[in-house]
Amino acid sequence: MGAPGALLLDGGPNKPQNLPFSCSTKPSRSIRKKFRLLPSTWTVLSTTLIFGFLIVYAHSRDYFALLVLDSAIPGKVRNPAYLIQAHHGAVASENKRCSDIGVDILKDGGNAVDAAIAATFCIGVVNMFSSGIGGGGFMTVRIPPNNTSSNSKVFTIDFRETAPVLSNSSMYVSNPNSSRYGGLAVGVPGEVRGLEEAHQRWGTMPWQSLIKPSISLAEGWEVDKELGRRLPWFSDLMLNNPDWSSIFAPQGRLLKEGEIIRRTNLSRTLKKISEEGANAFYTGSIADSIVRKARLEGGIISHSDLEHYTIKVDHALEGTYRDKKVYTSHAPTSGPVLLHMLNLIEKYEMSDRDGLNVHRLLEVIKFGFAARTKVCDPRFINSTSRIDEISTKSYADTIFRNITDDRTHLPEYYNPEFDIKIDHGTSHTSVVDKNGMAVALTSTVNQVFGSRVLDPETGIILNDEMDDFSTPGRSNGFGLWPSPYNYPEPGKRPLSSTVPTILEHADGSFYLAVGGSGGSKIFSSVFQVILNLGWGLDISQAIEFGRLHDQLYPLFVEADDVYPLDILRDLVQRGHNVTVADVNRVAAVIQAVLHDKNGISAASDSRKNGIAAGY
Ligand SMILES: N[C@@H](CCC(=O)N[C@@H](CS)C(=O)NCC(=O)O)C(=O)O
Repeated sequence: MGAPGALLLDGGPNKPQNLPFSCSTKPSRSIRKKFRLLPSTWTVLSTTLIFGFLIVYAHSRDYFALLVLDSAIPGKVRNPAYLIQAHHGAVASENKRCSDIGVDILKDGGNAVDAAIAATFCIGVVNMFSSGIGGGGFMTVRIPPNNTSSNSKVFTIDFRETAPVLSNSSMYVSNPNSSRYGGLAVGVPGEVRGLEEAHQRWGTMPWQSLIKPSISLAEGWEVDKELGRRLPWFSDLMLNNPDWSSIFAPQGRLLKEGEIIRRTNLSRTLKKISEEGANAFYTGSIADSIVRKARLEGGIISHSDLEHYTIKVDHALEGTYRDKKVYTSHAPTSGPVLLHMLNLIEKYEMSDRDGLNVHRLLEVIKFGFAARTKVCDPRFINSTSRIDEISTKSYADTIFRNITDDRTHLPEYYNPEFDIKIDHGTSHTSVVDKNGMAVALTSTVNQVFGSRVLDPETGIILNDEMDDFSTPGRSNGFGLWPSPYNYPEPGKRPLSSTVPTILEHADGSFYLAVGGSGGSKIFSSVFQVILNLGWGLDISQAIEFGRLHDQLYPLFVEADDVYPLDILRDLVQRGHNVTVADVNRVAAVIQAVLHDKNGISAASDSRKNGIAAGY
């Protein structure tokens, strides 16, 4: 084995730096508390640290310390997780109300696309910190075969926000925060056009009926657990900015779980969109209001940007993983990277979750992050061959030779193309209907509560997707280092970590629709959920299991504090610096529906208090 790394249970010096408040990984309070109660453990630790450091330093210049920790991670109180089993169809969204709305649509005779659209509008109302009509996203849609002798067809819709025409590559250099907060952070929203396109192509229920439940909800509903948990994190914004306080603190204090919240202006906006279609968003009074507000807050978005916004429909990016067919989203998402990681990991048998196999999993994730630095909006490069090769088996063959079983390496080893950058409010919904039509749909306003600009007239929260572009010389809100291919240009779409993905069984029948939120942790988490299924977990267990993440920079593996400690120790022996963090911090959140010999099952991640639904 190589030189050992470090295992830190409270974040310590490896604690994630430079990540935004909204998505930073905070050490678990319960773990720190335990340390305070155990001074003798500290003494042992510090002695071990000092001796370990001296011994290890003598043997290696790559890594700093071996910190062996023999105390067990304290028992963790988790949010309840639910495995939903269904006969006909299921919807896994990050809020029970929206999963239920989706299932009601299925019961009323709507298909998976109808249900996904209705659930997505709903998420935009109740989980407005994650996504909404002021943002954008990507979806993957499986159209089942008409008969047993034909194959399914799987499509993607790219409704990602685009850079306004007045954008340029150095627009954030002098004021880096302006890519995250305020009007300049706002990309041209794509959600309404994307949902309308999906509806026009494949929907069966009237457009109005899909939005109606959200119109009513926006008139007043009870604050859910997750919104109640998050509001205090933004108390400054919610209490001191009238655009926000009128909704979230109408009596001069923050609303609490169970209290009634109203978004009456948004309800009116949704009603107009339901009556007039997407054009009502991109032209006319709603567009006027968006442009006015974004500009008032320092933005550059114009009427013409909104009017000329277009979505992109394509056949899904295809691959295979063991005996499964995989369909995922194209660049600028991280779909090609997910396929690359699956191509690499299938080269190992991976029969058990042991130290060696989990080390391999992490090495594959690190090569995945290196590949991600090569991805950008393909329409803005002369040749797409650099991106096209990432998802191929032959590219995996080349990279595979470099994976070492005895140790991990420093970032340069993985050959990333950083200029120097690294990459959070997103929501994912997965749906399957009685015919095997399936949708994986990830929509986002980027950081939690987007750009923190709320247009009071329309009730729309505007995204800060422009922060998914790179800015020369600095990392982004997710700590992702800059890629030279990902600078803003007029009409360009920023690189995304989202991977709305559908898998089929070897016989071509539907197996899994999966995706998630969590910035740079999205594709590494979807990857681990797929592997967990291979390790025999059901879909809820596969989502709930602790996760690992290593994005090359910062230099450590971030592990959920429920991850088996013996495996973390083994990783340390292979040179990984492991930092353990609260499983319920704002990180990746996965939603999935699955069909196997036991029928349909669905699960929403307990990390965001989600609950799926089925019938
Ligand atoms: N815009 C990003 C994704 C943004 C994202 O995932 N945001 C985080 C906000 S920090 C998120 O939703 N995290 C999970 C959560 O809020 O629960 C992308 O396209 O890659």
